[in-house]
This record gives sequence, C-alpha cells and structure tokens, in this order.
Amino acid sequence: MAHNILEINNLSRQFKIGGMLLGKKIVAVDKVDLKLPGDKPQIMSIVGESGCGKTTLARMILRLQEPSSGDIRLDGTPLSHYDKRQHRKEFLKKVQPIFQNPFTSFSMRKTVDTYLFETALNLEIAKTKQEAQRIVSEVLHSVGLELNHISGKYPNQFSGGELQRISIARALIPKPSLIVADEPVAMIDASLRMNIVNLFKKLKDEYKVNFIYITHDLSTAYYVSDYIATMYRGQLIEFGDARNILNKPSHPYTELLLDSIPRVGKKWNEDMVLPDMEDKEYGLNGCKFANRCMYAQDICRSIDPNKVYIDPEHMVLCFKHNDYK
Ligand SMILES: Nc1ncnc2c1ncn2[C@@H]1O[C@H](COP(=O)(O)OP(=O)(O)OP(=O)(O)O)[C@@H](O)[C@H]1O
Repeated sequence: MAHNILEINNLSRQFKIGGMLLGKKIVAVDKVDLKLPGDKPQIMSIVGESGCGKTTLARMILRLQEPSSGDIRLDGTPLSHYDKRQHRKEFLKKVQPIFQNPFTSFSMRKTVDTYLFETALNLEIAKTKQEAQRIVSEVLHSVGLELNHISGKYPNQFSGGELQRISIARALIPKPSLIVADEPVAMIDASLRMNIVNLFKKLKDEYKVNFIYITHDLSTAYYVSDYIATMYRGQLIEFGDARNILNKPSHPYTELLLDSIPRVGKKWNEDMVLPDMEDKEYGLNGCKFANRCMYAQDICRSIDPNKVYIDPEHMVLCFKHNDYK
C-alpha cells in the first residue's frame, strides 16, 4: 500500500476572541483532510488569501498549536506521539520550520554559526565539534554559502536573502523528512525570491526532503509545486497534482487565483479586492465562496458542498463537479 508522508484527517482549529459572553468563534481551520504521497519527495504549496488559515494549519503540523479536533500523521505516526518530552528531539529530526522573517529566527547577540553548531550537537546529529563542522559546512555549501564566510558574523551582517539561506541550512542539519516554510520569501527582495524557491527544488532531490511551502506568491507556488492545496476561509477547497490544477483548475476560486497571476513576485492581493472576512459568514450554510462565485446556484447557498474526487489525487469542494446534486 502506498504510504503518505503527511496525512491530515478532519483537522479543525477554532479560536475564541473577545469575552466569554460576547466573544466570537473563529474557525481558522475547518475539517481539513489531506494526504501527501510519500513515494518520492514533494513540494506542496498551500495558497490562499490572508486569513484563510494557512499559518494555523502550518503551526499545527509543526506542533506549535494544538488542533481543536482531528489528527495529523507524519509517516504514519500521529503527532500526539511526539507530545512526550522524550520524543521532542525525535520530532525535530523529522520536521523543521522556516519562518517568514529570518531576522527574528536569530538573536542579534549571537553569531549565526553558533546556531548551526548548536543544532548539530543538541539534536545529536554530530557527536564531536569536528563532525559538527563537517555537517555545517556541507549544509551551507548546499545553500550556496561557505562556512568561512559566515563564521563569527552576527545576523545584522547579512542580507535577508543570505539569512534565509542560513535558516534553510540550519533546517537541513538533521536531514528531516519535512520542512514547513511559512511565507519564506515574503520579506525578501522580489528579484531574489526565485533563487530561494529554486533552492527548494534542488534540495528536495539532494536531501530527499518534502517541503510545505506556504505562500501568497502564486507565481512561485505554481512554478515550484508538485501538489497545490488551496484554502478558502479555513477550508481546503482544492487539492491535487500541481500540473492538473494548473491546466484545469476545478474550483472557481482557484480559477480566479490563476487568472490573477500577472508576473513573478506579484501577490494576488495587489490585483484582487477581497471582501473582509465577516465573522457571521462562518455560521452561514452552503459554500463559503458562493457569494463571489460566477457559477453559484441556489444549492450552493443552502447546503455545504461535499468533496468531489475528479481523480484519486484531485479533490475539489464544489457542487459544479457534482452536477449541483
Ligand atoms: N491566536 C489566534 N487567536 C485568535 N484568532 C486567530 C489566532 N490565530 C489565527 N487567528 C485567526 O484565524 C484566521 C486564520 O489565520 P491564519 O493566520 O492561519 O491565516 P493565514 O492564511 O496564514 O493568513 P496570513 O497570510 O495573513 O498570515 C484569521 O481570521 C485569524 O485572525
């Protein structure tokens, strides 16, 4: 049986904002199911407008946030297995994060090479300083940097792009099976974004590592991805092979997003005016996209759509593919 590197089942996360009585409930992630095949390393992009739940989903995969319900399995093991303290290192050896702002990933008072050596030694990837040196040199070389150029330097002596490369090198030290990169190019000059994204493609094969690439930058997502997950208001509304989605977007929202890709580096919210997410919309029946959808029919506004499998690996949450039944 084919195994999945990542399996997400009926995953939800709610937040309460405001007081006990007048507070509101935000469903940041709403019953998400997703399977990322583990037969070869993959890059899966999670795309969707601001507030659609991408970061909350990523934080749950990184165990930085607890789900309200549902579960996540990594290589068949439920993430709850790693809750115990003694399994913490085991988790960090398998899953590594890359965050949006590399300047907040490193303290300004510590040299960046110290971080790399500490990661190698603390995660017991290297037993001696010499071994750590060899590993650190190797990962830096893989991201286009050399140890003697970064040694003894502080974060503010690097550009954002260089520092993000160092974050990527650090994430590679334990040779994880999954790297979760949340908006890793958002703070980097547009002209350099493609270099980082190309690096993911190269490292995927070199280190046999899967990437979850969370982004607003649709053009890089569509360029780099093997799989694309589109989120809309907490729901996963389309998931599948990137080529299929590129050639034949099946959800009207994905169609809209694809139409809005103008050129590399441009974010869609520069092109599309999106209505604010209203709390009351969470309680409404029917498809959350219905009010903006040019194909919407009565049923779309009254009943929640079911998942339709266009092929075994291509899911869409839309009545259109069910002949509005
Ligand atoms: N800790 C929290 N407390 C309350 N609400 C939260 C919290 N974290 C996220 N939310 C809400 O959950 C929803 C999803 O947020 P999330 O950050 O996951 O979206 P996103 O797609 O990553 O957006 P962005 O691209 O702007 O980061 C938003 O309405 C957000 O305000």
